Amino acid sequence: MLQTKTVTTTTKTTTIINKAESKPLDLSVYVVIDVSVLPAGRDAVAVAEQALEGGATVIQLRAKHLDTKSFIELSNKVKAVAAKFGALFVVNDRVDVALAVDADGIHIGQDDMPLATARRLLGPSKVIGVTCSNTDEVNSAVSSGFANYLGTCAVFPTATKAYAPDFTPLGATGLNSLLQVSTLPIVAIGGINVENVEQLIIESQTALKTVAGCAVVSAIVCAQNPTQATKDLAAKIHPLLKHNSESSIARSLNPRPPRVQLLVNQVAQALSSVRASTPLVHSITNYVVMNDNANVLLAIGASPIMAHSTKEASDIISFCGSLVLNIGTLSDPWIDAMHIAGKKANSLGIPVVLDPVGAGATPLRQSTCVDLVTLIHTDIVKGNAGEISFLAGALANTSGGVQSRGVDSDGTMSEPAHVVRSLAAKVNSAIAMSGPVDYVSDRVGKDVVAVSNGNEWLGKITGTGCDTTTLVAAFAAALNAELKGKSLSAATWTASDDESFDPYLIAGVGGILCMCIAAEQAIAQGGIKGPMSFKTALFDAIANLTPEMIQRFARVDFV
Ligand SMILES: Cc1ncc(COP(=O)(O)OP(=O)(O)O)c(N)n1
Ligand SMILES: Cc1ncsc1CCOP(=O)(O)O
Repeated sequence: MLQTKTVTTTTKTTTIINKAESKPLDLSVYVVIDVSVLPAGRDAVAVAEQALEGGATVIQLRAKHLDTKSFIELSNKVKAVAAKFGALFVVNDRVDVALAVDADGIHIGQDDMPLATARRLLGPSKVIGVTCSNTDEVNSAVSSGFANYLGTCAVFPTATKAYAPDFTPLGATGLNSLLQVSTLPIVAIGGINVENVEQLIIESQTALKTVAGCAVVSAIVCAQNPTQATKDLAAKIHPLLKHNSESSIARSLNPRPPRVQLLVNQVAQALSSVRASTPLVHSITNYVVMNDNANVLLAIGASPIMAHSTKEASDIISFCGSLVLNIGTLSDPWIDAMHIAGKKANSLGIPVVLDPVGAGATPLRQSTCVDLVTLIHTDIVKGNAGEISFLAGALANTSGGVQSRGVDSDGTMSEPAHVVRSLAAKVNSAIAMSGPVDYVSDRVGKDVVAVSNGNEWLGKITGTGCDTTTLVAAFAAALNAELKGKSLSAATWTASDDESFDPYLIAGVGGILCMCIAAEQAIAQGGIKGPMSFKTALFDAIANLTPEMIQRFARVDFV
């Protein structure tokens, strides 16, 4: 019997709203009312209102030289008109003023109040924008988890903000570099007007991302007719903001909690390690998926080797980075080879990843996977809910056994986190369980991560579950090698440190995220006519995955 596996996942839609304020975060037409730029006789509140009538989605009040009392008074008035139009009201620089008037948010620069302090003072529901002029500043703002969006230094020459004489505006190319690395929305600013805005948006966009909006001061504040000027600008901006995915905007509204962000950072870093180290993965796997597994390993940046003979299983694993044991198409000699390679891997500290394909289906599969987890040490077990449930149940009779909760007809189980956590502790292996949501436990059952990326198309072609297992093994090999390079070992990880995740938890989450995000990308690129065009697009998407895409698209949570 040929057994193949699928990862069943669902696409989820997210409503893009700022939950605390029930207000959409639309940064597209961002008007900065700078009181020092206002032409004589013009009133800041009136200009704000005119810009809002023209379609401004955000009003920022910038008043560098206003005393605190006047700034607060003016802010209260501008906030009231912005509220009338359902627009966001943001204060420039002054967290005290934002707090005093209960503004929707704040925009700060690198020399203003530190981002972490601003977030602590403003709380989780306020919008925080931070100016970033280079990719280091972008990475720092993104990884802090405290910012909702990013502003830029001037993209074009401007007289509105003073810069040092040697300052060079970012231009579309510089903006593109920021967009490449940012997982947060970016608003461009500086010298933007109705003449140059389209070219800026088009020339700066990446394959995946466009600016979230354009911010202007003089082009609106000094315009003869601010309402018409805003309308004209909005008409140019809106049709071009097509690449901004829902997930990135939703993420910006809901920055990841710091520990989740830390995990995502480490997974993204681990993908870089896979690419840099090209780990060799030895797979004793099933006939159905051999070729695909090998190609998936190449696509992620690893190298495949497949050897089933008992006569070479031990020699081969000796120079590999990890071992996959996949019981999909068993034969007696293959089982022997699995034990030989597994024992040798254990003796050399090489991670072993078990895929108990169809675990409970026949007595042969039942005894094989139970023997494998008991007679050799597996570092990671990756299976679907039925397989993990079988293993948990089979081991329930042994001391400290796990009560399996059973699998529902839709392939889910009622207490997935409990099952992976307890099985992990029982067999001292990380457990990665695929399903509508994937669950991954570390080896002691302390951290359990739910991954909700993916697409139902993964279930429409054969072998994506086994492919995911090989990706997990590539991550395990790269992480283990990296630790060995530091005279450490994945095997000796302890759960005592909150900052350090089990490397095999990272491997499990990494492999699953790569497969699931690649599936989302394959679908998002369009042109899928059926299973085979999906498969082609999926393999291409795996090859094109970047650490930044993991940062941007990962939907993970501790449970
Ligand atoms: C949307 C937006 N982007 C960038 C800035 C610039 O902010 P900052 O670097 O703090 O400089 P000042 O505005 O304080 O001179 C901004 N205000 N808005
Ligand atoms: C506040 C700010 N930050 C970078 S450039 C700038 C001023 C933009 O003003 P303008 O739209 O008049 O060029």
